[in-house]
Amino acid sequence: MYTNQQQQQTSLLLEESLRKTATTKGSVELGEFYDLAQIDWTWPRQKIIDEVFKELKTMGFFLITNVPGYDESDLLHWGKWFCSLSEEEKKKLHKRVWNSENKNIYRGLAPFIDNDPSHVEIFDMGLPYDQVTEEEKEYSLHEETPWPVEPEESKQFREYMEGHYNLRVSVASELVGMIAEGLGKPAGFFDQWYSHDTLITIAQHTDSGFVTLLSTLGYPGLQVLVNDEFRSVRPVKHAFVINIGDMLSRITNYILKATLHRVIDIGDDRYSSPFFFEPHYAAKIPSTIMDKESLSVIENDANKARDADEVEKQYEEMLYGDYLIDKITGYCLAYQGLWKGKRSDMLKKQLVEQEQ
Ligand SMILES: O=C(O)CCC(=O)C(=O)O
Ligand SMILES: [Fe+2]
Repeated sequence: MYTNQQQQQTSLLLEESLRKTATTKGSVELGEFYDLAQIDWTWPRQKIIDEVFKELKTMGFFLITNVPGYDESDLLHWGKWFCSLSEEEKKKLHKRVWNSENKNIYRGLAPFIDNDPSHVEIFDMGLPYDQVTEEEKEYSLHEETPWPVEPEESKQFREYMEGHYNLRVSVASELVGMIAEGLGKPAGFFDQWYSHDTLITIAQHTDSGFVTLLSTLGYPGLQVLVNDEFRSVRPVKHAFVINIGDMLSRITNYILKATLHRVIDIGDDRYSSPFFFEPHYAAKIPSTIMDKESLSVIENDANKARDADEVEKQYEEMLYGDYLIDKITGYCLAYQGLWKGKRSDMLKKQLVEQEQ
């Protein structure tokens, strides 16, 4: 029995900038305006997808209009507020390359630089730091955004920027889902690369062995891969959830499926109890058990099966325990020292028995 409490979250490498490009030599001729296509965010989803694809295949730029909660004038207000901070305040926010007293390398303020080809002042903020996992705090691309503290309104500035950042995250996530769908993939196709609301408590895997009998004790959270998409399994009380492991799949030439699954954080402690029905250590498992007879019994699927010869070449006969240890070792290299001796003992014993 175990309970999943730990959270394995990957933190997004997002960035939002506030920029001010200062004028240098006065006005230039803008020429005739080009009108980008406008896609209204309140349109029906399918219409948005169709229009997004039309534009992405031709122009490659388009506008999204009517995003609920987006008011440009607030962003401009806070942009101007920020850029008019005193030089003294700004220096506290400079990236380290501009102010050696500061720790921040990647987030914070890049000031105007004389004679630089770009004439721009940039304030970069990252994912609010409390959303970055402890593990990922080690990565150099994650660091705390330095925020102004002194002047009045600093707190509101930060609140506004963090709220606005979340708005952009939600629009961008929705858009990426639509792009996936338009490409004929499930809407959640990119979720694993982006999503920070799906917290994984047991990472995706196939089970190792033969047959698993799982009790989910009425809790949701188990997700299985259906058509490239992880789908939540409806919990059914007093039922065992059954799936098979890699080994049974392999010796049936993959006609029987060992399906990827995972457990997501349900926002509360979760109890479950898997039971792995494994053969004994010294069971000799052949590369395949699919002879002509077995194939003909399930012949509807036989043509989908991998060629038995190929499987024969790929895998050797194995002791079940050795196989399992190999698989566990893949998860946890620390086991290596522990099993080497045992494994060769078992093999030796088997060989001696065979020769007798
Ligand atoms: O806790 C669950 O519902 C599933 C656990 C699982 O997949 C496993 O331990 O192999
Ligand atoms: Fe599992």
